[in-house]
Amino acid sequence: EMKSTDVLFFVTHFSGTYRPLTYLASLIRETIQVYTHCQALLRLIDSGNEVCDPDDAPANWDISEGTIEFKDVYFSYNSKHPVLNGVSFKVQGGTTTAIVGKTGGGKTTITQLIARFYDVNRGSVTIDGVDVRHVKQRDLRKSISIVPQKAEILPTTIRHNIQYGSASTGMSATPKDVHEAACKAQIHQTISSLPYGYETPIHGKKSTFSGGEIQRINIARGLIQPHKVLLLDEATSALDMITERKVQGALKGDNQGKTCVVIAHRLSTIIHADQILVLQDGGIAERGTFAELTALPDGIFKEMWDSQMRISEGSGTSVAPKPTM
Ligand SMILES: Nc1ncnc2c1ncn2[C@@H]1O[C@H](COP(=O)(O)OP(=O)(O)OP(=O)(O)O)[C@@H](O)[C@H]1O
Repeated sequence: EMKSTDVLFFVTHFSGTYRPLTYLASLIRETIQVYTHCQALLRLIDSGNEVCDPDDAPANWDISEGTIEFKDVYFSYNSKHPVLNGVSFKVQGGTTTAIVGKTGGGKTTITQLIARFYDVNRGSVTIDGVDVRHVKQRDLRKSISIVPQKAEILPTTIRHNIQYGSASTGMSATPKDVHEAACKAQIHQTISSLPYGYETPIHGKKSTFSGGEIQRINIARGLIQPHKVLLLDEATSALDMITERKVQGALKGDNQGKTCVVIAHRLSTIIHADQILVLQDGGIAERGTFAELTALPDGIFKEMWDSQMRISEGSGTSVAPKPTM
């Protein structure tokens, strides 16, 4: 039987330990964040990246319209294997361009050249008429949001994983920003149903989150700041078709005024793109809208589309919403 003095003793000591314990928890979280940033920094240093800022780069350059242009671009990671052989195209600011083609054809490489993770061997990549080699990498990347094919998950909470997307802008996103981005990425409901909600930790490879959930957290990270240019590299490939359409719808609503470059294998997701580029043998073999490309007899895109339709009919799933063009 407990006496009142025992209760008083318990309450006093419990409140004395509670505060330090919560402090310890936040300290552990911060330490994990520092560790993650250090790992990323070390990876960057190890990569031996030779991309350098020019001495005469303008101060605080910013993307205005977001018009991207590739002019006769040649690129290879090593001299033995050319990836792009004279690629030229223009993405008007505020429009969406989709890039399709065989695996290993150079689609991701194009997005990496836009963000200048590598320099072209010949030709140029410009944004708003300015060569990306002539501006500071920090200025370039603060206006570009990349949602990569392989979702990078940090071993910290869901909130920090989404918030991290604002790091390049130098401004920390608010809880409201995190919430809004998660809603657009169709992951808010799933997060809210978890006992610890946004504070749920994600444990890297041992994560219990599905590939589709991780991908949506990744998309939320990409959407957290109003970047002018959005590069989506197979960003929704692990989602089921219904969720994918919802995410695409939210992206479309969110994309007003943004320049989007979308890489997609599932062609039903790019029906509404302003322009589709078909990459083959290091060059652009076909370009046009979905309607134009599917109207080309013996076209590469038409063949890709027909074969995806056949597979989906065979499996009894509806592959595409009807194009409204
Ligand atoms: N960092 C790298 N170092 C060397 N070669 C690379 C590197 N990244 C990609 N490659 C090679 O460059 C070529 C183009 O790769 P890229 O990832 O751009 O193709 P992709 O069209 O995006 O392919 P997928 O559809 O499979 O993602 C491939 O042959 C690939 O193996």
